[in-house]
Amino acid sequence: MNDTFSARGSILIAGVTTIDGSTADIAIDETGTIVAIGDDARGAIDADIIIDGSERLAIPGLVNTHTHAAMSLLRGYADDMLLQDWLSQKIWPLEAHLSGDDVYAGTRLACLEMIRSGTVAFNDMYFFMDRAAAAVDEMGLKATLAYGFIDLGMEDKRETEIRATEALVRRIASLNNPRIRAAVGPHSVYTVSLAGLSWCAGFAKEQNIGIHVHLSETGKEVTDCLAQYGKRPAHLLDDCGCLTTRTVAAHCCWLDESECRLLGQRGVHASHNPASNMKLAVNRAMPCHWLKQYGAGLTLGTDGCSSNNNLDLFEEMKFAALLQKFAWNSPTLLPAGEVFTMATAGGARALGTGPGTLAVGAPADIALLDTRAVCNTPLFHADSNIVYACNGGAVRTVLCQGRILMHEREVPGEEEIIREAAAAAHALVERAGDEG
Ligand SMILES: O=c1[nH]cnc2c1ncn2[C@@H]1O[C@H](CO)[C@@H](O)[C@H]1O
Ligand SMILES: [Zn+2]
Repeated sequence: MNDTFSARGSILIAGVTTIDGSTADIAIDETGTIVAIGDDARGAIDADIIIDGSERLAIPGLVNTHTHAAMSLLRGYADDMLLQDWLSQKIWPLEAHLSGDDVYAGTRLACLEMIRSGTVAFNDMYFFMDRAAAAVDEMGLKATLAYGFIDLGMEDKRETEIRATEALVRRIASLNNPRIRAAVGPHSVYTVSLAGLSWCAGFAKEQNIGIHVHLSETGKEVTDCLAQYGKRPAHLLDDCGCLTTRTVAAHCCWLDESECRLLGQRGVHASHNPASNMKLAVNRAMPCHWLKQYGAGLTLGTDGCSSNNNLDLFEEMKFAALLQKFAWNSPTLLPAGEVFTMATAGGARALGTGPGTLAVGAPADIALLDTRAVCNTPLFHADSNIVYACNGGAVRTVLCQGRILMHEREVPGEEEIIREAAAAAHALVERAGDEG
């Protein structure tokens, strides 16, 4: 088994079921690229590793477009609260005691959880992101990492945030790891000044990197923004240059139709986070139908583990489909195939990790599900089983860029990762002098 994880050779996945119900061989070369699918795949490479695909369903690895990975340490620390109280009374005071070691331990735990539930790439916003990068580098996923820029309207704080953002971008460039990218992370219109937002947009443009921002999560965010600036949050972000094809906007719950049109015009990718939205009772669901109508990108995220409380995108797909139907009062909204596309191709396009499909020339970012699992029986329409019946526990094997990260539910080093994260979480809460 150790050979399976350390090997960097070519891989043949033999006789695997695909989403359309057919059986195929998938050939992956040493660079981690899919070079053939189908009858000719066996001859396309001289495989170093052969994975038995019988009783397995191959899907593109899932993409989580909004999370705060290291918040896995805060799982269950503060639940059942209003967003503003939750942040200001519980989360921010605890985060004031965070160390780089905590972020490293928490991000490793998050990566482990994502691998175990079929996620291969994620869009992260947090602190000590150089340590998050080290964790991602080791764990083998793809990630876009942003420092959470929060200036609270203070000029000296803005300077600190600018330096931190620049330092992270330099650090990630120096890693020279094509799986890890930097983005700029203005937290939101209620935590960042106009000058801060404009600086973020300008720097992201100059560096040609992404922008990761929270947008219109609560009704209060909209009313406060209207009171302070006389315009709605999306229009304010646009004035500052933050709405681009490189932008991922998380939540988007309270957008009105004109804001959805604006996001479509700017080619923004919206990240739907239904579990977090329901848990924090933000009281409105992202208007997926308007965003789709106006051509914005549709993607899926979990948000951090403190508002979800896990990183399982299978659960998130189901929540998304159900919430859209319930909130907008139509059972035909967001059918299984569409939500599956959000979690795969939509996310991959937003983060630039590939097409997010199993195709020749695409990176081998693949999850293999157990076709004999209860949730896959019977298997009439694979997308229906995936979205409505399964959770991440159905995933057996995960490849990212052709590297095997989990095989038959074994991830190397997982006991140590869990032990260290548990210790870091308890020590953090103790340091903060609050038993939660
Ligand atoms: O749902 C949310 N809304 C707003 N902020 C959040 C949410 N979840 C986490 N954070 C906060 O965003 C910052 C990331 O850099 C952190 O302070 C994190 O606690
Ligand atoms: Zn968030």
